[in-house]
Amino acid sequence: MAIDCISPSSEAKDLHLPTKTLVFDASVINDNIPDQFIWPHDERPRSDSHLLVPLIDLQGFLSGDPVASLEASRVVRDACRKHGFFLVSNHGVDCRLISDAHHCMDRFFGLTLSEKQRAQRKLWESHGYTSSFTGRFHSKLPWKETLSFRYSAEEGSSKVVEDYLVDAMGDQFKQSGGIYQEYCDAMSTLSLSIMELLGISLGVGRNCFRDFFEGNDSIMRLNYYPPCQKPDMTLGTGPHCDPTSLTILHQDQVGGLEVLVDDKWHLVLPHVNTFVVNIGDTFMALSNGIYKSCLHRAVVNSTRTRKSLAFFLCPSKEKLVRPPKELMETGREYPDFTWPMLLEFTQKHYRADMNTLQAFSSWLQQSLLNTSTPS
Ligand SMILES: C=C1C[C@]23C[C@@]1(O)CC[C@H]2[C@]1(C)CCC[C@@](C)(C(=O)O)[C@H]1[C@@H]3C(=O)O
Ligand SMILES: O=C(O)CCC(=O)C(=O)O
Ligand SMILES: [Fe+2]
Repeated sequence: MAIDCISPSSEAKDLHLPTKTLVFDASVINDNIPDQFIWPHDERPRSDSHLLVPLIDLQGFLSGDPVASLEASRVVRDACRKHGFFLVSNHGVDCRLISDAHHCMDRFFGLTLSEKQRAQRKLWESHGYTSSFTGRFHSKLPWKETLSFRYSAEEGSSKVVEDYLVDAMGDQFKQSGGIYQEYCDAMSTLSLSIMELLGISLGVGRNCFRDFFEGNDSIMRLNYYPPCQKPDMTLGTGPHCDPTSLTILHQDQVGGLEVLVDDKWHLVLPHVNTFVVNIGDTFMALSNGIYKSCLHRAVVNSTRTRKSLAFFLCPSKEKLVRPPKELMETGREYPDFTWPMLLEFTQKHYRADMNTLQAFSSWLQQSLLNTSTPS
């Protein structure tokens, strides 16, 4: 398929103007923050209040209690129809594993730049280390460093995470690799349970989406936000909807995640041993637009480093993203696609924002028209 036919938005143009010389070292550039990190006035942080994100205690659902399951699915349904964000507690993930995963982040991001660059992300790839995307975007740079890697729930892929970290960073990262492998396995298991809940809540049965994501090919991302001397002019992660299917985020106690609801930015307060779950664009398409993928961002602060661990659930490569027929009785919101098509769109043509799914759908439909019209 031709992918160079997108009519470029300002963000898409931005993708092709990298700043090669800028090096992100917060301890050095904090004294004189380069313009590329300063966000336009109307996009700067100014949070209005805290969002009362519904908290779902998963214990009853996970142990098969029908009354608790029905109640949980009602709360999920209301949250996902409105903004797509909810919190989960008693999720079955060992709190020791969560704190180990945070400690391993300190270990990785505490290395020197050249050591971290052993895992350097290549320009069009979605895994590896990057410091504020200085080689990918030329403006509105995020004040963060990230390390992303692929996770696969396919049989025979039980060590992809561990192998990736050891290959990139050497044997001293074997222990961290094992911890992130275990963490991703736990996230995959939790996301399949949440998929059951989403299926029940949409009236398509508990196995519909669970089966769809069984062999998921997902992305794990470690977000590291150093303190910033101008937190009111910069952003850790700019406003976007996740293009992926479901995000399970663990933020540390510093806080900084914000969600746009009713045209206002709301801080999502951190809770110990609780995950923030949100619907991404791919699930919004799978639910035929019934469940919302909502705009969010991460702000930074002037005193404390902030960390978050994001597991982005994605379908395996060959799966066609098409809603179950029960959800299409009154028509279709989005065309069929596969996850690699949307991923490529966000890596090569479009910087993920609040319009990614709409821009992608129009681009896909246009490409289909172009290929079906004889020249
Ligand atoms: C598929 C993806 C693209 C981004 C990472 C992710 O795995 C899910 C969310 C996307 C992102 C976080 C949205 C904000 C802009 C972005 C560039 C970032 O700040 O990290 C996005 C990621 C990306 O690498 O394109
Ligand atoms: O760090 C956070 O709280 C949010 C990060 C995020 O939205 C993302 O990585 O997609
Ligand atoms: Fe996100």
